[in-house]
Amino acid sequence: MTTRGLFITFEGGEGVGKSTALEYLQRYLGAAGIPVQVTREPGGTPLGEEIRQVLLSVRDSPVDPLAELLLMFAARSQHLTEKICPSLEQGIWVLCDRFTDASYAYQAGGRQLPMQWVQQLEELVQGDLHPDCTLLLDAPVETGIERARGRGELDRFEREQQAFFQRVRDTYLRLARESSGRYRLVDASQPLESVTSQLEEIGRDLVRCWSEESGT
Ligand SMILES: Nc1ncnc2c1ncn2[C@@H]1O[C@H](COP(=O)(O)OP(=O)(O)O)[C@@H](O)[C@H]1O
Ligand SMILES: Cc1cn([C@H]2C[C@H](O)[C@@H](COP(=O)(O)OP(=O)(O)O)O2)c(=O)[nH]c1=O
Repeated sequence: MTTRGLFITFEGGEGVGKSTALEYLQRYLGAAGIPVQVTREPGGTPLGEEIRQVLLSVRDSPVDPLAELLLMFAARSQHLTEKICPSLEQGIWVLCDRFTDASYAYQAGGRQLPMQWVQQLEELVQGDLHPDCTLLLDAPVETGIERARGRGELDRFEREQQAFFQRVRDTYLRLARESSGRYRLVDASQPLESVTSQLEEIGRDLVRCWSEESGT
C-alpha cells in the first residue's frame, strides 16, 4: 500500500514570502527524493484559475463578501477533487500556496464575516481533510506590502487598507495560537538567509516524521 503524501500549506499576508518559501521547500524535498506537487489557491485547476481571475481582478463595484467566500470554496472544491486528493492518495506531497486558513484570515478576519460561515463551508467541502502542516510566514503588514509593491501592479486584495491587512495578520496569529500543533511559525521579517534556515529545519522535521510513520 502507498503511504499517503503530506499536505503542506503556506499562509501569511500579502508579499511576506510564501512563494519564495514554497519554492525552497520544493527544492529541499526534491533533493530528499520525495515526490512533490506544487499548487496554489485560489486556483490550481483550469476552473480554479478562471475563478482566481474573477476574484483578483480590480472592479468598479464592490464584491459582496459572501460571494467572495463562496467563490473561494467553489475553486477549493474543484481543487480537492481534481488535484489535491488524488495526489495525496498516490503518495505525492502537496505544497499549496494558501488554503482554507486564508478564508478564515481574509473573509472572516479581513472582511469580518462570521467565522462560523467559514467553518460550515470547510466541513461541507473538505470533510475531515485538513493540512498536515501549515507554515505561517509572519511579518509586519508594511513589510509584506512593500515586498508586494516591488512585484508591480496591485490586485483587488492588495489594494485594501492597512486595517484590513492588520485584521488578516491578527487572525492568522490567533489561528496559529489556537491550533493543535499543525502550524509552524516562520519569522518572515528576517533576511532571506534566516528564513531559509528556519525552512530547512522544518523540512528536516517533516521528512523525519514522515519516514518514521511510513517505516522507510
Ligand atoms: N525574507 C525576505 N527578505 C527580503 N525579500 C524577500 C524575502 N522573502 C521574499 N522576498 C521578496 O519579496 C517579494 C515577495 O515574495 P513572494 O515570495 O512572492 O511573496 P508572497 O508569495 O507571500 O506574496 C519577492 O520579490 C521576494 O523575492
Ligand atoms: C485562498 C484564499 C486567498 N485569498 C486572497 C489572498 C490574496 O490576496 C489573494 C491571492 O492570493 P496570492 O496570490 O497567494 O497572494 P499574494 O501572493 O499576493 O500574497 O487571494 C482569500 O481572500 N481567501 C482565500 O481563501
